[in-house]
Amino acid sequence: MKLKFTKMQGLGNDFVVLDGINQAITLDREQIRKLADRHFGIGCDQLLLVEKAEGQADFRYRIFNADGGEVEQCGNGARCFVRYVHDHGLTQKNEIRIETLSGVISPHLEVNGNVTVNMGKPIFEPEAIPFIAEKRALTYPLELPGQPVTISAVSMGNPHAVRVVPDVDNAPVDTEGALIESHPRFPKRVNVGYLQVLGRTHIKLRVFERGAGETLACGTGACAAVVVGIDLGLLDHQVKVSTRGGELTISWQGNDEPVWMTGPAVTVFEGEINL
Ligand SMILES: N[C@@H](CCC[C@H](N)C(=O)O)C(=O)O
Repeated sequence: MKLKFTKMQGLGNDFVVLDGINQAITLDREQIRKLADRHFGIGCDQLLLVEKAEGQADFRYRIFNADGGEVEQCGNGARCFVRYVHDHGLTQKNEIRIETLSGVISPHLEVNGNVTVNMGKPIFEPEAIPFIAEKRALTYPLELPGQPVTISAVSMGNPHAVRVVPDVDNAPVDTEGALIESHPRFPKRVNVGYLQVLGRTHIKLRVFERGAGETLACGTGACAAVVVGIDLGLLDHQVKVSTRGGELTISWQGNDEPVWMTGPAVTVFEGEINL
């Protein structure tokens, strides 16, 4: 099978984007892993599939982690998605509605090339983060080999555990992040964010992503971290998030309001690959 693809990135969180409207695509887990492999494939953190919507939305957006698992949401990918469908002539609209496994989100392409996305409201319900019975992102203990840690949990459609740390550059993102990602209390596994508060409107963030390991940035991770920071009374309603790959702006007015994310989306190259 020959596949046309586009390599994109949002703050260094990188994607292989495939047009599933103009080419027939059926990929199994192994094929996705191969495409995502940085040595034997194209290389990416996530593979994004553009499809026709089944409902009223403009498109359907499917997301696969580098390990081949399909997931509910991807924030940096949502910005790349709108850039992709626009640049490839699949729509003329600057604002589109896209179906994801966790509902409809609406990205908006700005005149300066940045993209703003209404990411929907954060979810604190126990169904989203199964072991948490309360509706707030308060702090919970989690048993890990060696020592318990405290986490706050929130879903942005996909599950996130957030740790507030004093020095994110020296946080054990790879080691502890991997243990929390596959902790038995998260049966669907979890993305793990390490948040350092630099001020009421500025945080530094690193994320160990479920199914991909540490990435240079995670859009839903940034939303989750800011929601947790606001909920814990540490942050104002609009926050600059510095990641290893660059900066995002996240805002949330609280309660049932949606979370807004603004940041860049960039095409790196296009190509064709034999699978
Ligand atoms: N990089 C993404 C999140 C991708 C999915 C995540 N790894 C998961 O498993 O939920 C983002 O920018 O949000």
